[in-house]
Amino acid sequence: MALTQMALDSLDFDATVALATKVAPHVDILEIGTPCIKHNGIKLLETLRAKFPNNKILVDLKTADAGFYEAEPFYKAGADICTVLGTSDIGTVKGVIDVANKYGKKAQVDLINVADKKALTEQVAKLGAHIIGVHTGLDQQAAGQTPFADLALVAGLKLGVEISVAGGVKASTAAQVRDAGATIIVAGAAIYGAADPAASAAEITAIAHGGKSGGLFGWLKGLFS
Ligand SMILES: O=C(CO)[C@H](O)[C@H](O)COP(=O)(O)O
Repeated sequence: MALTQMALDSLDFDATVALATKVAPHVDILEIGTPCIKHNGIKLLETLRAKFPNNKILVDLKTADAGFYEAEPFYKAGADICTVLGTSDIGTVKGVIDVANKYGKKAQVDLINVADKKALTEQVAKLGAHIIGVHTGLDQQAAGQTPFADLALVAGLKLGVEISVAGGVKASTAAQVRDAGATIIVAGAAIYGAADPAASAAEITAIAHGGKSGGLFGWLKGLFS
């Protein structure tokens, strides 16, 4: 069993709210993606928080410095999870963990571009990170990379922290990600690029919550996607 997270990666405020409205009933967590939060700011978080009280909200700040100071307004405005780059100074990571704890929320450490993922994961888990983000970014996906090997490495450490996985996950790979130890399955393009985003979100959530990989139809679709 894993939770699902839909990454809202548009720059357009109204289009983001409209897509969230379609998808929110079918996912556990709404993610305001990094370009989206940079472009639209905290007002978008406030809008989504008010409209979707039943979803958790992750703000993908990818904080690189001033962890406590940068993340605090977002927790105050209703974020449940904020992200901090694992490549940043350990004091920055600690700042986001500390402010998450202050508000009873969670901090996620993003492993994107971290060279020694094992060492960093062990270090930040000890520091109290709530979620480890195994993440193959959009530019890395364009170069053909996937998150599966990193997921196996992090899950194999058995540190008892939540593990989020992002990087081109779709219905045909969601069961693999779930069974490899992810507790949060992130999907962006697979949902917003689908002809029917709500149906795509529902399909991925059914798999994340323990269903089979979409049955024969899902398997056939996976072959051609
Ligand atoms: O954080 C991100 C990019 O940095 C994306 O939101 C994340 O990778 C999920 O999107 P997709 O499923 O399209 O890879």
